[in-house]
Amino acid sequence: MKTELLSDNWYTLNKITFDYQKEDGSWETQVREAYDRGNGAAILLYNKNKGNVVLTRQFRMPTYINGNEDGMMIEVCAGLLDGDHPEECIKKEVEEETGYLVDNVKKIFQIYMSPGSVTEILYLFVAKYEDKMKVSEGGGAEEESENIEVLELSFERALKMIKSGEIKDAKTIILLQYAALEGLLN
Ligand SMILES: Nc1nc2c(ncn2[C@@H]2O[C@H](COP(=O)(O)OP(=O)(O)O[C@H]3O[C@H](CO)[C@@H](O)[C@H](O)[C@@H]3O)[C@@H](O)[C@H]2O)c(=O)[nH]1
Ligand SMILES: [Mg+2]
Repeated sequence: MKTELLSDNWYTLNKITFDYQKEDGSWETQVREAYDRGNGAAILLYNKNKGNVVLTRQFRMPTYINGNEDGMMIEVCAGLLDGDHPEECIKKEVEEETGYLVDNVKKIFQIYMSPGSVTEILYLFVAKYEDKMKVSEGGGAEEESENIEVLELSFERALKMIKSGEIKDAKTIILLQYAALEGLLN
């Protein structure tokens, strides 16, 4: 296996040349590019009594250059691990992006979001939130100019927004559907 670095500007893009053994036992040489931006964590914050969930809204350039008219995406709170343990990372990220200080986060599963091109493992969590856990405005890291808007909306409305296409982010859809399947807000 040979790995060649194609780009390491913000994250890393590698070109990997390797031998792959086919079903019939014969070998062929394949070349694949893999974008490594580290691993990440994402979380659905929900409040059963209020029937609400907390989501975020932010500009995502890669979507803007591929059909998302204003580039805005409604997503669950999420961030890159930057070397942290997934659970530590997501708690920090929740405070930074949404302003809530959550304690008990529950890991539900870990997934590859785009296995043909991106190396990233995404750790998925859910957690209960209450109004009294709100300690700051949120909005994301100032120095990273994240400009994140915090949205608190009904779970019912969020599920409708998947059908209408207003929510089109995979991790967000997976977490909302998980909550529906498990009856987290029932
Ligand atoms: N300057 C610069 N900044 C970048 C670049 N790429 C990303 N950033 C910035 O780096 C910050 C990363 O913020 P996090 O909150 O840690 O990560 P995230 O982008 O929200 O990541 C989450 O969403 C991704 C997309 O769905 C997921 O891939 C990831 O796992 C996580 O869930 C963001 O402010 C983002 O704009 C780049 O090429 N250049
Ligand atoms: Mg983020």
